[in-house]
Amino acid sequence: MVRRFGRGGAKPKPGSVWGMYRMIFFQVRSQWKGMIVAMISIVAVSLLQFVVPQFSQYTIDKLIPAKQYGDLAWIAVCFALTAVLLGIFNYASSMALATVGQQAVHELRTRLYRHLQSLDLGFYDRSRTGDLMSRVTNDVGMLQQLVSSGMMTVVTDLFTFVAVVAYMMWEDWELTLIVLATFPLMVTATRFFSKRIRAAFRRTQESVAEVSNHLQDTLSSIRLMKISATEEYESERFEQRSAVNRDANLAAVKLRAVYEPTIDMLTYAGTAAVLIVGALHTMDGALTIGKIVAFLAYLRLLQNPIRRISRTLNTVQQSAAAYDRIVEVLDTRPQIVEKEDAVVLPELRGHVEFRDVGFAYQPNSPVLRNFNLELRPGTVTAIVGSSGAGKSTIAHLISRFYDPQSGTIEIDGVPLPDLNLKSLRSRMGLVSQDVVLLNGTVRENIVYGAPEATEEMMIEAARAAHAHEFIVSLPQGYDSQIGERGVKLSGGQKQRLSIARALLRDPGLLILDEATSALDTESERAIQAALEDLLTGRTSLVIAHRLSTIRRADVIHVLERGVIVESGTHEELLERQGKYKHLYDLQFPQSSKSEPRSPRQDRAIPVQAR
Ligand SMILES: Nc1ncnc2c1ncn2[C@@H]1O[C@H](COP(=O)(O)OP(=O)(O)OP(=O)(O)O)[C@@H](O)[C@H]1O
Repeated sequence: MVRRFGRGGAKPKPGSVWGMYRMIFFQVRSQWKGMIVAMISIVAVSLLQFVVPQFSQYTIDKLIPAKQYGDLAWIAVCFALTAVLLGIFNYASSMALATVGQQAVHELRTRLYRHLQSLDLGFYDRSRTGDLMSRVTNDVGMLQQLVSSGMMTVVTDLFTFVAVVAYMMWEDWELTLIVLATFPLMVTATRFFSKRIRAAFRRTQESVAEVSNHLQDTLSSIRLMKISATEEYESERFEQRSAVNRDANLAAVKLRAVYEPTIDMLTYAGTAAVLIVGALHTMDGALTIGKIVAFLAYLRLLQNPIRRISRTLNTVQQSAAAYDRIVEVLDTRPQIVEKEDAVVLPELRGHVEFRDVGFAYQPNSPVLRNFNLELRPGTVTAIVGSSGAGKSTIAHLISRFYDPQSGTIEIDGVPLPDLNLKSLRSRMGLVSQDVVLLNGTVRENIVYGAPEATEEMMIEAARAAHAHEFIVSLPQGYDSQIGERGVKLSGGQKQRLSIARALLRDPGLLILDEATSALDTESERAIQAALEDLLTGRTSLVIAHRLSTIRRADVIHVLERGVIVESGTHEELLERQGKYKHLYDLQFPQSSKSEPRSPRQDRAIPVQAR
């Protein structure tokens, strides 16, 4: 079973900062050359930083007492050389780490998107689009910020820290131990705060997702907001979500504001200890003045990483929270999985059989029970029934958007779970009432999913869908932009584009799901004619379609609460005086004695009981 995801789901397994680093570096193991450059540069930077206090020590202890004026010029040259080398190696390590890190983020984002594409509709039913978008954009962006700043400093600082401690131990282990005594306190404070800071940042990221969910829901249905006069209500709801985000951020900042001064206090305590104990050792003659000056410089080298780590810690913690949310998606396994040896259909005849199928979206709310249905190749099967009877569910199951809990569904004699999904879906056509057009040109929309189609094939499909005429009258013809930023098409025009898209794929099995309800008069005839072309000689399932198409269906099934209660041709069902006749009389009271004739009548009242 797939783990529950999103709000109300199981708590995510806590990730870790190391887990995050591991994932980033695992992601970039192929870029080992860049990693080697980065490592060499980091080692070089640390060694050079070492050398600088040695110059001070040498000058104070050797040159000043001996008054060696001439050697001061050499010290200046050494300083300048060290500064230039430091610049070069710092540049090399920054660039190498950033390149490797950015590549890791790029690969992670792509992997996340690919994974999202592989997840089934059940997952999307449980998730919110805004939340998923925020994971792919904000959370991945957070990791990007880490690799472009924090990650580099943390790696360099850790290395410097280890190297400096080793040197100081060698020089004066007693003094070093005093300095190190403050570090367990720093580590304890860091551990104490980091857990809380991370939880706080997770809350801020969740609240960002809530804000983006709200934006997505409301901006994409702005017409509904306006017609319902709920602008003020929605603005208030937005304000509440934004306030939750503000408070979550403030809580995180408050923790950080306590943490940073705590670390500062501990570093001052370390400096004071070195100064006092160092002064005592110098007064006793155990240390030279030059050494104590060098020691204080090394201490700064030691404390700087600790302070910087504490500062970058918030980026690290924020990224770790983002990493948790990313891992949560990556750990979700798709329910609809393809077998290794799945059968690839050379072509689809479209023989569909449901045998004793039981299906529920939610436990204990069955939609289909012991459901049996056969679609014979080359025939048109219609399904009518009241709203919520389960008609669209049948289409979902044939497309294997969901798997039934019991019974089997076979296509051309092969059980659905044994079929290669791509070979099934690429040979199926689905035209539904909610036409989905993508941002792009008319051409791109028609050939979507059939990239090998030629220009001639595309125009032929558009002609057959009775769409060619209106397309060529658009400002840029087939190159006109449609979608959010393009020309606005009428409902009927969109419908004909989707029929052209289906025709171009020449599907072996076609599902029309309420494909022509609610159309404008102008497109009525064109659509009807296009559909007839589409249905001819093809295995088709027509759901709650308008009467004229239904009348020609080879068999009509009446579905009631997931069970077929009547089957037959239009005439047979009318004669039977049963449920179909009842629906028919309800919707065509004026035609109860005679058949409807005019297309206008057909258009005005669809067969489906609303
Ligand atoms: N993704 C889903 N998650 C949970 N329940 C669902 C989902 N989709 C549909 N249902 C429920 O399953 C039942 C059947 O829905 P279905 O969409 O198949 O009905 P329908 O006959 O096509 O209805 P309509 O004609 O109104 O589209 C309904 O009770 C509906 O609430």
